[in-house]
Amino acid sequence: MTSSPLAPARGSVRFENITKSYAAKGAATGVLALDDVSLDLPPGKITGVIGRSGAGKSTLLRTVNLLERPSSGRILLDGQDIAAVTGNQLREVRRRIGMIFQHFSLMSSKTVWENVRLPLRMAGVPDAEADQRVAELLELVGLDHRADAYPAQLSGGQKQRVGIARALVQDPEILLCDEATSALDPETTRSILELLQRINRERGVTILLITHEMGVIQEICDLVAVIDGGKVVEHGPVWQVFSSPEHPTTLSLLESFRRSSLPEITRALSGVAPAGAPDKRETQLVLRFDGTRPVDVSALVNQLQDQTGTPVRMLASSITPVQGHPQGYVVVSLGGGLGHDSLIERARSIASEVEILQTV
Ligand SMILES: Nc1ncnc2c1ncn2[C@@H]1O[C@H](COP(=O)(O)OP(=O)(O)OP(=O)(O)O)[C@@H](O)[C@H]1O
Repeated sequence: MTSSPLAPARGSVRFENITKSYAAKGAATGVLALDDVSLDLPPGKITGVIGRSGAGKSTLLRTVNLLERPSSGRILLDGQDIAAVTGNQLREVRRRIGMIFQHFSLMSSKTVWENVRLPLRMAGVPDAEADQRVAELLELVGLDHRADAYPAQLSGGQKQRVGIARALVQDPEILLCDEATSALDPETTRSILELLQRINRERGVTILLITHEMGVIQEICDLVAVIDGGKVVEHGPVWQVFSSPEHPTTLSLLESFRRSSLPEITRALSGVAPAGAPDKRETQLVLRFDGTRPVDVSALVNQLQDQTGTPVRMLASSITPVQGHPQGYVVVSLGGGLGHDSLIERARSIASEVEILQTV
């Protein structure tokens, strides 16, 4: 994605030992949706939250603007505990936090312009100032030419752009995104993610997003938190968590996304016909890269040839940079008479991990 100038970071959030239980009809005990969650959202960063259905993602997101009140614990917004604020203080907290939704939540009887302007009218912002801000935001989201349209006349992506303009109209420090791209096709998703990333960079807005799409996390998040049964079970920079997931839930959520298990690679290679007659002594090696070292795929074959003294052919590669950390695998075929152990030993200096795929 294109990079834009960085604005000063704004809006830190700290969850401290947050629990949230909902009353359950007819049951003596409630549903424990959040169980002692502690988590930092650093200012100016994009943090994604993933987890299975019912894990507590929405509840966590909605505690930030107090759409859900925590049962216990503290939520610090730039150091100030907001968990119990009410009245004018609550309005001020909500002004500092914008939110966008999966189904856009636009008012169908109002135009694009009126939808975006609504929060300003409710906040009593003078007309001239409000008009200027709405015009500026519609330009930012690329919808200045559709100001008079009604939501029903817009595509899903355009509706989400209106949602984003409305969420930003009070110049929040924090933006909450609740499955903001789940109702959109892949191309539209990409354009919305680009917009969110631009907003993050150009305005320094801290973003917390929940999604079930791992691609969204990989594309724009700096950090990811994995939530399971109301607890944060894993948390860290996206490239680290994605390359070396530790918790079983993370592994399972990433399983189909990473597509780099041995069976997956074997399947991917089944259509690759070896050039010429297969040599009995050929060995296929999977070289894994975990993001901790640079990878020059084009130089790899030569490097391996030098290292092993055998002819090397590249069969497949899935190296993807995640936040600038290249990760994935490269599959190569090596000839020559070296034994497996010796090949693995020599290839180890090049990759993070080496294993034999199969002998042809
Ligand atoms: N208003 C509510 N009243 C009672 N229980 C609730 C309420 N909202 C959520 N829950 C329960 O709290 C738990 C966490 O729900 P939450 O919506 O936060 O999960 P989620 O991870 O966002 O799920 P999904 O991905 O399906 O949206 C679930 O067991 C859910 O049934």
